[in-house]
Amino acid sequence: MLTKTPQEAWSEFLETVEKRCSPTEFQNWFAPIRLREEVSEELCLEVPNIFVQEYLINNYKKELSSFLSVKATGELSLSFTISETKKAEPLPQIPLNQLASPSSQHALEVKLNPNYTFQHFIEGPSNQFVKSAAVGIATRPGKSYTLMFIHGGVGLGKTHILHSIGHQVRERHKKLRVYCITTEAFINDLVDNLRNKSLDRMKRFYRSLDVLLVDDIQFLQNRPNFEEEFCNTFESLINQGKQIVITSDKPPGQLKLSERLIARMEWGLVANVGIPDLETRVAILQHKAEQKGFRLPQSIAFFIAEHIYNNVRQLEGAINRLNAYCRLMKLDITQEVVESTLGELFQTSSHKKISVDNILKSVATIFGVRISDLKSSVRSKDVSFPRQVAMYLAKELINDSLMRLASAFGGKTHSTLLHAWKKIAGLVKKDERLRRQIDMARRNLEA
Ligand SMILES: Nc1ncnc2c1ncn2[C@@H]1O[C@H](COP(=O)(O)OP(=O)(O)OP(=O)(O)O)[C@@H](O)[C@H]1O
Repeated sequence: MLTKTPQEAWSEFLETVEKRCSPTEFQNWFAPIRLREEVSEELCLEVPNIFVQEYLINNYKKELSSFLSVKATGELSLSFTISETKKAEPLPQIPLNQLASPSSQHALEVKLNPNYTFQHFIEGPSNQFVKSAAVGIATRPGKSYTLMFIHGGVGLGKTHILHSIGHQVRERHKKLRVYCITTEAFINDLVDNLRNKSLDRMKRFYRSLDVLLVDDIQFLQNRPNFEEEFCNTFESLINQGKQIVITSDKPPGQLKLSERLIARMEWGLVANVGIPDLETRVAILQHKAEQKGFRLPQSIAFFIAEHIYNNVRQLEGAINRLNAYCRLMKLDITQEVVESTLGELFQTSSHKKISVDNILKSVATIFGVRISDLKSSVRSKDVSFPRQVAMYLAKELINDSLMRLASAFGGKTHSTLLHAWKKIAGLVKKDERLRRQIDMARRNLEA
C-alpha cells in the first residue's frame, strides 16, 4: 500500500532521477516543473509547456509508476497544468498601414542551409529538450512561446536548430514571412540605414516579419547604440505575437547586455544545447558519413567519437577529411588510416584517454592492493576504500554513464559508484593525506 503523500512521492522521484540523468537533462526537463499545492490525492504538476509534460510521460512513466499510486482506470494519479505564458509589458504598436510590403527583399538575409533540418539533427540527452521545443515552435510559430533563446558552446548545433525552425515554418506556413539574420548583419544593416537616413524603412521591414531568427546575439555585447534598436525591434515583434528565435554562446544572464534586454530574453523559453554524449557523437558521425555517401564502421565511429568530444563541427570536419583522404588514396577506412589522417585533430581536441583499467592500475599501486581485489566483491576496509577512491576518480575523469562505469568495476551498480563518489568527495575536503593520494593518481593518469 502506498502511504506517501503525492508531494513526498514527487520529491523522492526527483531525487532518484537527479542521480540518474545528466545535469543538463535535469536542468532542462525537471528543474522547471513546479509542484502545485493542491489538496488532492493526485500529484498535480505545473509544467512550463507541453514538451516537458510529454517528455516526462514518454521517458519516465515506468519510474513514476513506482512512486505514484494508480487510479482505478489504470492511469497514474497525476495531472498537469501548463503555466500561463508570461506577458511582456505592452509597448506602443506600429500602425498596420506602416508595415512594409511582404515582397521586401533583404540582401543581408542568411540563406537557410539546406542540410540544417530537423531530419538531419541527431538527438541525444544533451539536445532533446531544445529539439522538441524547436519543433513545437516551428509547428505553431508565435503560439506557445513567442521567444525562444537557444544557448550552448561552440559548434554544438545552435545554428542548425535555428535553420531547422526556419525550414519547417516555410514548409508548413507558406504565408508567414520568415527572416534569418546574424547579429553582425543586423548591425551592418542598421549602420547602412542610419547612413542613408532610411531607419524608418528598416524598422517597418523588421516589424512586418512573422518569424525572426537571429544567430549569435553575443555580438551585440558592448554595442549599446545598436542594442537599443535591436531591443525595440524585438519588443515590437513580441507585442504583435510574432515569433523570435535567438541563439547565443551564453545564457541570457551571462551576456553583457542591458537589463531590459536580458529580462526580455529570460522571459522566453530558454534552452541549452549541451555537449553530446558518446553514443550521440557516434550517431552523428554515422549520419554525417551517410550524408557524404559512405559507411563508417561502428568501431571506427566509436574510436573517432572517443577522441573528438566537445564540438560537433570538429566531428564533421573529421568525416570530411577522412572521406576525402580515403577516396583520393583509394583506401579502406581502418583504425590506422584514421589515426594517420585525424591524429592532428585528436591532439588538439582531446586529452589523454583515461579508462577504468588505468585508474584501477594507478590506485592499486598507490594503495598497495591487487587489481583483481578491487574488481572483486571483497569488503574488507583495506580493499573497499581504495575501490571507492577508484570509483571516485572514474566518475571525475571519465565522461561516461554511471551504469557503464560501475559495471567496469566487476559488475557493480551505479548506486554503489555514486555512493563511493559522494563519500570520497566529502573526505577529500578534510583529509590531506587522501587528497595527496588522489592528486598523485590523477597526475599518473593524466601524464
Ligand atoms: N545534433 C546534431 N546532429 C547533426 N549535426 C549536428 C548536430 N549538432 C551539430 N551538428 C552539426 O555541427 C556543425 C556545427 O553546428 P552549428 O553551426 O549549428 O553550431 P553552433 O552551435 O551554431 O556553433 P557556433 O557557436 O560556432 O555558431 C553543423 O554542420 C551541424 O550540422
